[in-house]
Amino acid sequence: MIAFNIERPDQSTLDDIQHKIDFKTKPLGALGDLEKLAEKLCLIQQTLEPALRNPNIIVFAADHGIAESGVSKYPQEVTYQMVLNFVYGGAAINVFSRQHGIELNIVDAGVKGDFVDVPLVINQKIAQGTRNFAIEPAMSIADAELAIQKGADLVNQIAAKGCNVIGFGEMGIANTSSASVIMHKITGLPLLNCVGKGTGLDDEQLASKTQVLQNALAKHVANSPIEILNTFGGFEIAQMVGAILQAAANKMILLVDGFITTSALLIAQAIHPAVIDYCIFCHQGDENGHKGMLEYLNAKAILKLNMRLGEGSGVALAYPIIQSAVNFMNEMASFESAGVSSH
Ligand SMILES: Cc1cc2ncn([C@H]3O[C@H](COP(=O)(O)O)[C@@H](O)[C@H]3O)c2cc1C
Ligand SMILES: O=C(O)c1cccnc1
Repeated sequence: MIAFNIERPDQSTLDDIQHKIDFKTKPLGALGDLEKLAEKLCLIQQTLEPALRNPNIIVFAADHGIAESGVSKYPQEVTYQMVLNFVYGGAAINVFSRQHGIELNIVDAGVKGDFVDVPLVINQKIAQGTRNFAIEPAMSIADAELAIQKGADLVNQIAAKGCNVIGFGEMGIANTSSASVIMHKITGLPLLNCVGKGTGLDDEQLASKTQVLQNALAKHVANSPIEILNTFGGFEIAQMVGAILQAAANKMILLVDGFITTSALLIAQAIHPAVIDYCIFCHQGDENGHKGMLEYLNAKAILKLNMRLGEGSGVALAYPIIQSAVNFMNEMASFESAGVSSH
């Protein structure tokens, strides 16, 4: 397993940050959660003048053997088709990232089928989808570690181009099943609190999905974060774990999306708890379980739009609000410089 050197941001600048926020020309605390956000951005960057440079989103895509067990409303081929949609610019995440000037990177982390002559797909394929974890571990530990390495390497390549704020999203039919089991294993919450309708199962299908996952859990012994990942994870989730760890090691601002991305973060923080100090939680989604994940992490999301999409959509939509937190820190007048008396 590659080693990541992740340090908690130095907290000694907190008083200066708070002072700058409090002396802005507004009633004390009047910018509410935006003030908390600005404080976190300043701590991550160890500055009173934060800046967002070359924002990027990586969408990691992969297929899942557990799809054979009928846990998704949609067929597995949709993963491949959606990757083509991403590179041709037609998906929801394309629309929202274009709107906010965010660069998109589409990664084949383990999609079933090859992208021949589609140069915009970044080829980081580990295998043609995972194995069905209802029967056997989804991947080997070696493949989980390789995936972590590939996710981390890509973040370093993007950082080398001047990016200091990076978000993660995913595409992979049946991946809410992996995310649910990961959540159950890491948080210890009952499986029923962790399983949801994903792309839109009805109640009967949800009961069947829950049974499949219950049986799969009974089949495997997996306790450490890496064992939970290799037994129940997906290649996109494993690459996100590496990407998250590397982004935190690089002291980048890390933008967290929905239920599946947060499951990767659950693994990453179980390995290195300090990653949380670099995370901005962008959206609380509608998938049963996401709220519980955020509560477990003591996190409050910027937006709650009842979406259940993934792809990094919550990241792209929250981005302008994060930019506003940066801009008020840098551009708003202060009582000190304006010569106006304060509170
Ligand atoms: C057309 C389409 C586009 C999507 N974009 C994201 N997802 C989302 O739905 C999938 C997870 O739900 P489940 O576990 O129920 O399969 C993932 O691919 C996720 O990114 C999509 C799903 C579909 C069908
Ligand atoms: O929150 C998510 O990421 C999500 C929820 C349902 C389906 N796909 C993704």
